[in-house]
Amino acid sequence: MTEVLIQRLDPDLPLPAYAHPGDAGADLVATTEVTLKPGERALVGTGVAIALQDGYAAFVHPRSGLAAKHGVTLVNAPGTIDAGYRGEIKVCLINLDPAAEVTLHRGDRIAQLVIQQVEKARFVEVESLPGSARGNGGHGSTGGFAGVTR
Ligand SMILES: O=c1ccn([C@H]2C[C@H](O)[C@@H](COP(=O)(O)OP(=O)(O)OP(=O)(O)O)O2)c(=O)[nH]1
Ligand SMILES: [Mg+2]
Repeated sequence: MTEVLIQRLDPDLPLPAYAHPGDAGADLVATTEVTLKPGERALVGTGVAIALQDGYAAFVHPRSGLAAKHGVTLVNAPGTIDAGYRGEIKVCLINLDPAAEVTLHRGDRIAQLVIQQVEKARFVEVESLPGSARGNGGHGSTGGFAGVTR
């Protein structure tokens, strides 16, 4: 377990919390009420700012319950919180439901924060890359999409 310095920007709202001991994501709450029409998006505050150690990043992930029940997800999933970022963590919500608008209230859990160690790369330019079993195959090269027959 790593310690993360956190600043509460909205004293009446809870800090991010893990719902269960084994959870990867700590739930983030909304600072404001927001109503999203179908297809609409909004940037919503969470009332917290963090300072991660170098070598770490935090990722803002959608909540599967909001996605499955209401079609609400994140435009930029997962959002990347850089170790050097000291501003409020914000969540770019979008309503992908084709028909129903949705209202999220202040204090509702709208996303979850996953803290991870990350590698920095030193990019080494080469004329050609070493071979591999996959080679250039991608974007469905292995076939077999469920329900699709051609
Ligand atoms: O879901 C997100 C994604 C990002 N951020 C904050 C933290 C992050 O460190 C900063 C920049 O994010 P990113 O690099 O993804 O955005 P950008 O469009 O490249 O902006 P910038 O030019 O500021 O890097 O914005 C959030 O609060 N929520
Ligand atoms: Mg950036």
